Amino acid sequence: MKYVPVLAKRTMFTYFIIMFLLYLFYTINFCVVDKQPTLKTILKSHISKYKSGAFRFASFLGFDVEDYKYTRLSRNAGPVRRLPDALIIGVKKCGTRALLEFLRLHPDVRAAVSEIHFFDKYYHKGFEWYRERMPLTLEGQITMEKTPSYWVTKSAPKRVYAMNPSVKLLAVVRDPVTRAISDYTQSASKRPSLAPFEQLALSNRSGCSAVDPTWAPVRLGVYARPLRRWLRRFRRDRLLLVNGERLVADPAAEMAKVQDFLGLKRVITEKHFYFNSAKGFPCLLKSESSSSPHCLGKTKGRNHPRIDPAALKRLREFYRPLNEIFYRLSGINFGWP
Ligand SMILES: Nc1ncnc2c1ncn2[C@@H]1O[C@H](COP(=O)(O)OS(=O)(=O)O)[C@@H](OP(=O)(O)O)[C@H]1O
Repeated sequence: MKYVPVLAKRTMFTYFIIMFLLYLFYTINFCVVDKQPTLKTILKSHISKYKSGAFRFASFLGFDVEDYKYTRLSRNAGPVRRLPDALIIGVKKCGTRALLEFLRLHPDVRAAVSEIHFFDKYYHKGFEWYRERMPLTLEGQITMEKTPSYWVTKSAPKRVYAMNPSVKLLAVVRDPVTRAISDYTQSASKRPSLAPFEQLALSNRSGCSAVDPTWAPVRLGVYARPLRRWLRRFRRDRLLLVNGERLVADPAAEMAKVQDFLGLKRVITEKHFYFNSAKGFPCLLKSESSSSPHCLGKTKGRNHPRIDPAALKRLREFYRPLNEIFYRLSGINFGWP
């Protein structure tokens, strides 16, 4: 409406504002006189109805209202705490911390710093308790949390589903033999008197040593069982299985898959990583909190003890058929030896 003279535009807009104020006065009067208990609600709905009308009318007269609307919007949409949109549910010692730290580089991802353990330990505290532990996010940002024990918590799939049936799930998996050694190394670092790995992983039954499937570090590597449980609740396309070996060998490529899965723009690329030969792992050129190169802490990427090759062979034989079941169920051949 560029042909409406500026003066006429102003007058018409002023009339409109006066009429709007009269209407507002009438509404307040009506509510107060009739002692309506819903004064706030009525006002709110009327104001928002006429606010959008006012915007349309002002732009019809040629006023540029978009800037004003945007400023109002960004001022209104302050950061809030939300329940997670995506969860890293496991698997313990497969690279879950690395995945979360890498994801933190993305401007559209905000994640809880520590493991919350809501769906395994603190479910009785309720969703409000959980929400309060989440980081502040802006509209459009993804809220995330990682607790690897969710993977093996029997009640977790049902509970997560109750929170949000369309939540996105991520699970990092790696060769179960390396995973077991990593798990053992962590326990041994806390208890130096712990028996050797071979002794704990293999039990001597009727004179010959066999893998002890009940020992937690061995049991946790049987991935098919928990996967079946999660797939009973969630569609396969709701769960991304991140390749733990690829996350070390080619973090950028693995992170591209993760970003696609989460519906994020591919912001995290090879430019973010460098290989730290002293640590033997990829590190970040800058992290969310610092602009200098940064590796994961000392508890990630520990030196593993040397394991007797005969014990390794037994473990590989033990896992081979179980891995096949996992490959079939997941639809991915991870090619573990
Ligand atoms: N970039 C990078 N830096 C360091 N470590 C890395 C990295 N990527 C994957 N990993 C592997 O992550 C293993 C630890 O796994 P998690 O983070 O899932 O452990 S935990 O369950 O949270 O305790 C850890 O296991 P260990 O090598 O036994 O320490 C690593 O092998």
